[in-house]
This record gives sequence, structure tokens and C-alpha cells, in this order.
Amino acid sequence: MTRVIMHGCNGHMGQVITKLAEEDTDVEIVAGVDPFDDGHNSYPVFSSIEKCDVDADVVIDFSSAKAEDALIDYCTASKLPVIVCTTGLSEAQLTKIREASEKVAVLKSANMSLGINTLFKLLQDAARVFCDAGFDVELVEKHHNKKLDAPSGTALALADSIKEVLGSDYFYKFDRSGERAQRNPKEIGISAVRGGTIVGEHEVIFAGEDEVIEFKHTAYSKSVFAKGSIEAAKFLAGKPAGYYDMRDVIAAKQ
Ligand SMILES: NC(=O)C1=CN([C@@H]2O[C@H](COP(=O)(O)OP(=O)(O)OC[C@H]3O[C@@H](n4cnc5c(N)ncnc54)[C@H](OP(=O)(O)O)[C@@H]3O)[C@@H](O)[C@H]2O)C=CC1
Ligand SMILES: O=C(O)C1=N[C@H](C(=O)O)C[C@H](O)C1
Repeated sequence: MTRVIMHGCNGHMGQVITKLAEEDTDVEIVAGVDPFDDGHNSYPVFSSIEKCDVDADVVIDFSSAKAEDALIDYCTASKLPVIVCTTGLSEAQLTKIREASEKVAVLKSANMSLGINTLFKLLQDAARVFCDAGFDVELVEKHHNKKLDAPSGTALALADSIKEVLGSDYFYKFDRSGERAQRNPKEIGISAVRGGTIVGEHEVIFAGEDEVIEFKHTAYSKSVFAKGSIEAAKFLAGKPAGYYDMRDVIAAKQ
């Protein structure tokens, strides 16, 4: 049985995970952390991670960038493995997470779905072929109107994996408003759309002369992320210090 602390338990993701965990006999949420609590959860809820004095095997984090430093400090000090799913983190926070992984098991992934984590490799293969042939790369992501960060963590992770194979002369272009110049061939364009209840769409476009190839992932419900994070919790519990990602979880299941 994997004992989980749900960090951000009253948020949208926290509540979907709470429901799924209730149906999974191998996982138990033993405590939650969220600034406000109306007592509706079946587990105790603490207003900050420092106050959470419940024994657990792993933390699942879907909260807010503002909460990340305290969480990483706590997990490092108490050697508690942590799954960081929160997006919109600063460069300093990303560095802090890398450093923490030298002392405790950290799994970080901007997207916990099987689809997106399989797409990384496919995109790298595609980028090698198409960009070599002079195709332009553009990413478009769409999310609900409650989302705080833009572009999405997933769009950045997809762009990072493409840039990794294309080289350091490629750069990200987030905004073209006010420009009066042609597109630079080394741009990786990243555009964000926000509206309604869109769960999450990511489209990667390779546009060449007279032909276009598109890779698209659509999340139809938050369950795809919740399922992935529960699998990740089972995977990370008891793991030695290190930096893991969702691809490690998927590989371990194959
Ligand atoms: N990696 C992935 O697969 C996915 C990542 N995400 C990311 O996860 C994060 C959360 O998403 P979502 O659930 O939709 O957002 P919500 O805003 O619905 O939930 C976040 C919850 O965290 C709470 N919170 C704020 N500060 C703290 C704190 N210090 N300690 C504990 N909890 C805190 C919030 O409380 P309050 O509302 O009072 O501020 C809220 O209840 C976002 O960054 C999102 O981008 C989302 C889906 C998938
Ligand atoms: O905020 C969300 O909802 C999501 N955030 C993640 C991101 O920023 O990439 C993952 C997913 O697309 C949903």
C-alpha cells in the first residue's frame, strides 16, 4: 500500500486524484495539504506542508508555483519522495528541484498522460527529418480559462525535447504581435489559447513547402493526469534519491 500526501488536495486535480485513489486498493491518501479546508475530504487536511505530521511514502503535488519552495525544502529535509506536477515554475525553482534530487527521489513531469510522454520521442524523430528539410516548427496549446500559467508546462517540455535534437541555434518565439518581419527559420513558435473548460490540447506543427505534418494530443478529462500521477506514486515510493520523470514510470510498466 502506497501512502500519499496530496499537496493541493482541494484543487481540481487534487479532487480527481482523491476520487481515483478511493477506488485503488494499492494507494491511500493519508493526508492533504491546502490553505483552505471545509472538511469534506476523508483524510486530514493541513494548511501547509510543514504542519503535515502524518507518515507517508510519497507526496503528489498539484498546487501552485508559490507553494513549491516550501514543499521542496520539506521533502528534502524529511527525505520524502515527491512528484512535482505543478507548472509555471521559475528557473530558480527548477534548479532547486534538480538539486533536491541529489538528496531525495523527485519525479517531475509537466504532463502525466501516457500520450504526451510517448509523443516526446516521436517528435524528436520527426524534428530531425523535417527540420533538416527546412520545415518550420510551431506549437499551439489550448487550456481552460482557469489556467494561470502560459504557455503550458507541457508546451515548454515538448519544445525542449525538439530543441534538444535541433541544437542551440533554435530559439522560442512566444509572441509576434507588432512584428513586421518574416519568421526566422530557427524559431520554435509557441502560442497559448485559453477558454472555457478545455482540459488540454497540444499541437505540434511541422510546416514545409506545400506540406504540413501535425501531431496532436487532446486530453478529454483530467483523469489521464490523475491516473498517471497515481502510477507515478506507486513507482516513486521507496526509490533512492534521483531525478525521475513519467517516462521512467511508463518504461517500468513495459
Ligand atoms: N503535470 C500535469 O500532468 C498537470 C499539471 N497541472 C498543474 O497542476 C497545478 C494545479 O492544477 P489544478 O488542480 O488545475 O489547479 P487548482 O488551482 O484547481 O488547484 C491548486 C490547489 O492548490 C492549492 N494551493 C495553493 N497554495 C498551496 C500551498 N501553499 N500548499 C498546498 N496547496 C496550495 C490551491 O488553493 P487556493 O485555490 O486556495 O489557492 C488549490 O486548491 C497547476 O500548476 C497546473 O498547471 C494540472 C494538470 C495536469
Ligand atoms: O493546468 C492544466 O490544466 C494543465 N497543465 C499542465 C501544463 O501546464 O502543461 C498539463 C495539462 O495540459 C493540464
